[in-house]
Amino acid sequence: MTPIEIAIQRLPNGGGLPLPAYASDGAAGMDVVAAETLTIRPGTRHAVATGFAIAIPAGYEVQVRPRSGLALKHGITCLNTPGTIDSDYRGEVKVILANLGDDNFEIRRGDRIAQLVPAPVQRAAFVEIASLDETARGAGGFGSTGVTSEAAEPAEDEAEPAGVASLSAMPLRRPGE
Ligand SMILES: O=c1ccn([C@H]2C[C@H](O)[C@@H](COP(=O)(O)OP(=O)(O)OP(=O)(O)O)O2)c(=O)[nH]1
Repeated sequence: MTPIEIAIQRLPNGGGLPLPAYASDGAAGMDVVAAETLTIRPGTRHAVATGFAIAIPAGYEVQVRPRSGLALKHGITCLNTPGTIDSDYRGEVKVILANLGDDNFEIRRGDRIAQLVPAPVQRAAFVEIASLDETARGAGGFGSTGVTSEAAEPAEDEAEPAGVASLSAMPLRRPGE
């Protein structure tokens, strides 16, 4: 697939930093580095400077996504993931990092903090009508199809063989609970 071209302008605070780039031939995201040095305390967030601005072609956006290594090892995520860079935005791209971990997270200028994924944008126009067509789901949502009651237990012949664990029977806990 031919890559789209995105104009990029290095800002004064971005001097000497690498521009966003793919780390491998098959990488979906371009790694982006921090243009500032700071500490994000547990439970806090910061819009981290990147030192560049971009002009995305009309019909596209750029998504700002977290890096899985930072998420898993340190609880660092993009709070608004995926962040949306609009094609008409000309300000500095920022990465809104949140520290969901238990320790201070130190960011040094030049550290890779997130990844950028360009994507086509499908726009829509709402058409207001008095009532919507009916469906089997109707207004059911937010877990309405989950197994929560005895009535939803599988019949005898559908039950798992003895000794085989069922995921629905396992208490799922988050670490620390
Ligand atoms: O992670 C992000 C998200 C957004 N932006 C910039 C680019 C984007 O085009 C602009 C607005 O983002 P968004 O539309 O998500 O924010 P909003 O809260 O709706 O603000 P606005 O009223 O300015 O659109 O902020 C970033 O630099 N990083």
